[in-house]
This record gives sequence, C-alpha cells and structure tokens, in this order.
Amino acid sequence: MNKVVLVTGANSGIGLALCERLLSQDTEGLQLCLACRNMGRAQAARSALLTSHPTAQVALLQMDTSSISSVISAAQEIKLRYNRLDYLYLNAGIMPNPQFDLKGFFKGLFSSKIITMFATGEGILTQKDGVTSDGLREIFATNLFGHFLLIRELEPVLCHEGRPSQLIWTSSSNAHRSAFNLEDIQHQRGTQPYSSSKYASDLLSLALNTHYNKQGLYSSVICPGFVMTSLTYGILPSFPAFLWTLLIPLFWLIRIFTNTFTLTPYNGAEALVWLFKQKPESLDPTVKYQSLTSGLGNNYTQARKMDIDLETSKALYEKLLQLESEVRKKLKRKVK
Ligand SMILES: NC(=O)C1=CN([C@@H]2O[C@H](COP(=O)(O)OP(=O)(O)OC[C@H]3O[C@@H](n4cnc5c(N)ncnc54)[C@H](OP(=O)(O)O)[C@@H]3O)[C@@H](O)[C@H]2O)C=CC1
Ligand SMILES: CC(C)=CCC[C@@H](C)[C@H]1CC[C@H]2C3=C(CC[C@]12C)[C@@]1(C)CCC(=O)C[C@@H]1CC3
Repeated sequence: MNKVVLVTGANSGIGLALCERLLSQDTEGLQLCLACRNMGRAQAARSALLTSHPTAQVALLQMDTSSISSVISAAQEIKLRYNRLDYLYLNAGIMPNPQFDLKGFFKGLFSSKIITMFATGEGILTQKDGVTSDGLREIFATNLFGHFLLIRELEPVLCHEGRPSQLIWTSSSNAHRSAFNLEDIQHQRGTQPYSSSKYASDLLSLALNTHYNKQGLYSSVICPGFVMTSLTYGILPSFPAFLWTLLIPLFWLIRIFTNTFTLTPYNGAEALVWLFKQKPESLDPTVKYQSLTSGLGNNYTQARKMDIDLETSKALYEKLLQLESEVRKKLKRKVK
C-alpha cells in the first residue's frame, strides 16, 4: 500500500529538500501532498520534483497555517482525498524581522559560550511579531497553533490502531525554556517569540504522545541545524543572498567545531528522512533528533535529551485546547 505523506511549508528550503529526498528513496511507493500557503511557489516546487521524478505522485493543497479558517478547510479537503495519513511533517515556520545583535555576537565570540552561540543562535537574535486576522500572535499561530489545530482536525485519518502514523515537527536548537512562559503561551510580552514557539512545539510533541500513542499516533521533534534558507537570509537583511554565499567558506570552517552547521536544506533534512525510516514505537518522546554534518561533510542523526517535563507539557496542552475552543466559537459567530 502506498504511504501518504503530507508536508507543510513544502515549497522551499528544508520542506522541499525533504520531499526531494523521500522521492529519491521511494518514488513509486509514496503519495506526497505539499501543503503550502503560496500556490505559485507550490506549483514551481511540484514541477521541480516531477522533473527529477516523472512518475511520482505529488499533489498540492492550499493551506495557511496562520489562519484558522484556512487550516480547517484544508483539513476537510485532506479527509476527502485520503483515507489515512501515514506521515504528517509539521514544518512550516517563520522567523520574521529577526534582529541580529552585533554587540551580543562579539561578546559571545570572546566568551566560553561561543560554541553554544553558534549552535543555537542564543543571545544574538531577537524577533518582532505581528498579529493575525484571527487576533493571534503570528509566530505562535504559524509555527505552533495552526499545526495543533490541523492535528486535531485530522484525528480520523491519523489515528488507526495496528498501523501507526507519525507526526514530525521541525523544531530548532533555538528552542529554550527561558523564552517560554505558560502564562503567556503566545509570547505577547517578550522579544523571543520564535524561540518560545519552538520550545512550545517540543512540549506539545510530548503531550501528543501522552494523548495519542494508545490510538496509534506518535510524535517526534527534529532540529535541522543552521541551514541557509529564506528564513535565515532575513537575519542580515541588508545583506543580499549572494553575499551570504561568500560566507560559506567561513561557515565550513566553523562546522569543524560545531557539527550543527548543516548549511544546505539537503543536510538539514537528514533527521526528517531518518525518522521516516524508524518504527515510531521505538522512538524516545523526550529527545530531539538532530541533523548533524561532520567537518568532512558526512550527514548523520543524533538524539539529544530535551529540557522539557511532563507536567508543563500537559498544562500547555490544556491551554491549547482552551484556545482552540475559543477560536472555534469566534469562527462560528463570524459565519452566522
Ligand atoms: N533554516 C534554519 O536554520 C532553521 C529552520 N528551522 C525550521 O525549519 C522550518 C523550515 O524553514 P526553512 O526551510 O529554513 O525556511 P523557508 O523559509 O525556506 O521555509 C519555510 C516554509 O514555511 C512556509 N510557511 C511560512 N509561513 C506559512 C504559513 N503561514 N502557512 C503555510 N506555510 C507557511 C513557507 O511558505 P511560503 O512560501 O508561503 O512563505 C516555506 O515553505 C521552519 O519551521 C523553521 O523554523 C529550524 C531550525 C533552523
Ligand atoms: C561569521 C558570521 C557573520 C557569523 C554569523 C552567524 C549567524 C548569523 C548564525 C550563527 C548561528 C546561526 C543560527 C541561526 C541563525 C543564524 C545564526 C545566528 C538560527 C537561530 C536560525 C533559526 C533556528 O531555528 C536556529 C538557528 C540556530 C543557529
């Protein structure tokens, strides 16, 4: 039976590289669905995939993870098209208006935290957030809540005893506990909404395992490392993309000291591809699977314990359920 794989944010970067790598492994046995916000870029991605894999089954679906109504109608469409989903890659993400703290960068360069700084970007980045038309914080809605709602909507095609399905989150090394506050899950107060949303996805993944494992649904998180994509090009906005390329030799050098500099979307997708081949029952819900690239350019996946606890994950889950019920009520009122 063909495996059905849905990838959010599949039209560029790590999501697109994942699709390419999955098709290279098994062109005939997959039904790929690219769930994208921008359909122009989605068409281009589909054409590129079909050029290298002409017999592949690649479908497109319009979905904006930051919009409640878009997620709900996309989920309806998925349920019409497929009886079941084997893999749901929750990959779409944004880090808008990142501010690079040059002072923090130089301070970090000459401190014992230099390796951590290059591995996580901690201490040198802050982000500016916006508000969606549903009244939610944009980064929270795009990276976390839209995906949460999608999972909830897709329960009937994801939960099948006997044949497990997998949820796979693209998290980040930039996810850290200090950026997250249970009393402010959308990160309305603070300067690290991206880090908060990624830490929340780590917590949520644990909670999803607690809730759904009995129903044959498993959740894991990965970190792709530092990858040069449109998301990271925004960090030095006055820097055109081609100038970033000039930094590549320097980045290769840094990679000798920190194998988290995966740099290309192909390398960054390593852990996503690795998880595709694992039995979900054998995975550890408390670790993050990291894509790593050695100084010699070899890719591998390593599990690292996450700084999360069950109690906080359950509390976040309850808060998300509560928010879900609020936004559904609001949506009903709007429709009336
Ligand atoms: N690059 C890096 O170093 C790292 C990236 N990550 C994570 O990897 C994931 C992929 O990012 P990356 O490939 O780097 O960056 P890209 O910007 O190349 O990819 C992001 C993807 O998400 C999509 N997307 C953004 N907003 C929405 C939305 N509201 N609804 C639907 N799709 C949306 C984009 O689509 P569109 O064309 O419509 O904008 C795009 O396809 C993200 O979750 C990111 O946080 C994690 C750690 C490091
Ligand atoms: C020589 C020079 C100009 C170095 C600057 C490098 C930084 C721009 C990168 C070092 C670590 C990177 C990093 C990210 C962005 C770019 C860096 C700060 C992320 C925060 C991008 C988004 C993530 O999810 C995690 C990444 C961690 C590492």
